[in-house]
Amino acid sequence: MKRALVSVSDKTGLVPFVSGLVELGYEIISTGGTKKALEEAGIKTIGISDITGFPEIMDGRVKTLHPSVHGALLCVRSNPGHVKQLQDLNIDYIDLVCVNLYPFKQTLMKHGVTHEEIIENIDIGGPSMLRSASKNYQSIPVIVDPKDYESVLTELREKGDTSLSTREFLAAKVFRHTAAYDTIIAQYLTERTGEKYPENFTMTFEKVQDLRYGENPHQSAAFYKNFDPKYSLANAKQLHGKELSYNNIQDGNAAIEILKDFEGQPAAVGLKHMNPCGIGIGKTIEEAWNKCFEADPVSIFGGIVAFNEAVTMPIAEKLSQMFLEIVIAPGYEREAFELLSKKKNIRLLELDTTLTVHTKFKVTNVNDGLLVQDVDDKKVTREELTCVTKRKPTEEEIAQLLFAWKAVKHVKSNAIVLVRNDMTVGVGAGQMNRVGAAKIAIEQAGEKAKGSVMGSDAYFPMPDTCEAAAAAGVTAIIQPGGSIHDQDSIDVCDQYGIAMVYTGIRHFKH
Ligand SMILES: NC(=O)c1ncn([C@@H]2O[C@H](COP(=O)(O)O)[C@@H](O)[C@H]2O)c1NC=O
Repeated sequence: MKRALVSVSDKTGLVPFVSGLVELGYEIISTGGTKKALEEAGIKTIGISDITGFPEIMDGRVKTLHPSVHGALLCVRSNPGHVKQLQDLNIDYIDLVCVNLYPFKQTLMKHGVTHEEIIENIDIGGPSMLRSASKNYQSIPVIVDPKDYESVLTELREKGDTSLSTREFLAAKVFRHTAAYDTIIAQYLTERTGEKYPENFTMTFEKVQDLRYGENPHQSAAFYKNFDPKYSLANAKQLHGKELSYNNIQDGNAAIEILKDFEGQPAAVGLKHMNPCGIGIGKTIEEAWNKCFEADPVSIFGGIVAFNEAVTMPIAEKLSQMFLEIVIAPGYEREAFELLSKKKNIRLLELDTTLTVHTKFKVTNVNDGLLVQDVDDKKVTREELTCVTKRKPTEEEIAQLLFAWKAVKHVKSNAIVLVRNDMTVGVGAGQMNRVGAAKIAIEQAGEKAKGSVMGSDAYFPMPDTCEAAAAAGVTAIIQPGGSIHDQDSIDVCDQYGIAMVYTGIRHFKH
């Protein structure tokens, strides 16, 4: 008679699955809680203690950790020596394993959970059984995911056994599962010990969806998320529209990262190809949107718009007349949603902007490697600004300079932004020289460059950017400072009455 070992914390689908096994003639071995659940459903099982000859001890810390279990799971059935040892020790084969683990991740996410409770939810016996049986996948099917119950049962019913390829598929899934499980435990403990860049950098992500394609149609792609995403695209709820694409996700993420820096006031962000094409703030979200749109009414076509307040009807009326890929907001007024959702091609996302931001690392891959750094969340206050020119900025200029500083952080380097009246009026992104970025920003701003302020993500190596700014009518500049040629730029500013402040930090974004 074949024997199945069943020990599960998540009892979803357990009874129908095990009933199916019983119908197929399996004898069921199970641990305490699993046994109870099965017996309540009228399924008779053999208790694990009858196999091990030991009681479950230490509140379940030790129940299946026994050679009678692991010998049965690890025995290579084509190895006469293994088989003889098993026979000599009176151990019978176990032919199928169904195990899922203590809910470590769910426990970690529980509000007010204690360290002791978290530790108690580290499963030891479960992963051991999963690993032993999966190592022996030549002989044993191992089911860790209740989603696989149905297909395994079907295969057993139709073919009398699982195929080697099914068992290999299941074993691979087990090792991914236990690796992810251990990664979360390791992350939790590593965080407690405060080690920032340990000798191994392990992360785990869960699949959200396969994507139709990657950055280009000939690239395949999928989207994965952190197990507990917060204020992030990975946590956004899609309320309407077709599936997000790879580029949508990248751009949506970039838009949300900008919003985070404009917390505390109504803000709207327009974004194209990872760079903001417009950022606006206002007393109301409508005012913020009007500024965001006015910032660059051309580039927003086919772009993404993100708001930090609910989309209202006046905004929806304007959005509905445009071609946009995505709208992201913490909510939508009912009629606004009704109007926008009439558009088949627009994607409407709802984002919880109240959840604590917990992202600590910024990870970028290079070929065969990974770069890990702190998230660039350094804020600069007006008190930290150093004025280096004869003319000091006015109060209004300081407000606009701080806006420009927040905005330029999110523009690809070399980056220059021009800001006037609480909105970006010119964005020069991703240029190989700084004055090139300035020229683009100035040209885009046109007449609006007059009376604007300029933000630069890094220092001016030469005075040419200040000269361009002066010619365009820029009145004040914010930049990190620190070039050996700083004085040349200061001289140009003094010559034209421009006020220039240093932040002392830079915001490269490559
Ligand atoms: N300690 C052990 O020997 C052990 N063996 C199995 N478990 C786990 O116990 C859980 C099932 O327990 P129960 O059947 O009592 O509800 C499963 O998640 C299984 O992975 C164990 N628990 C933790 O390590």
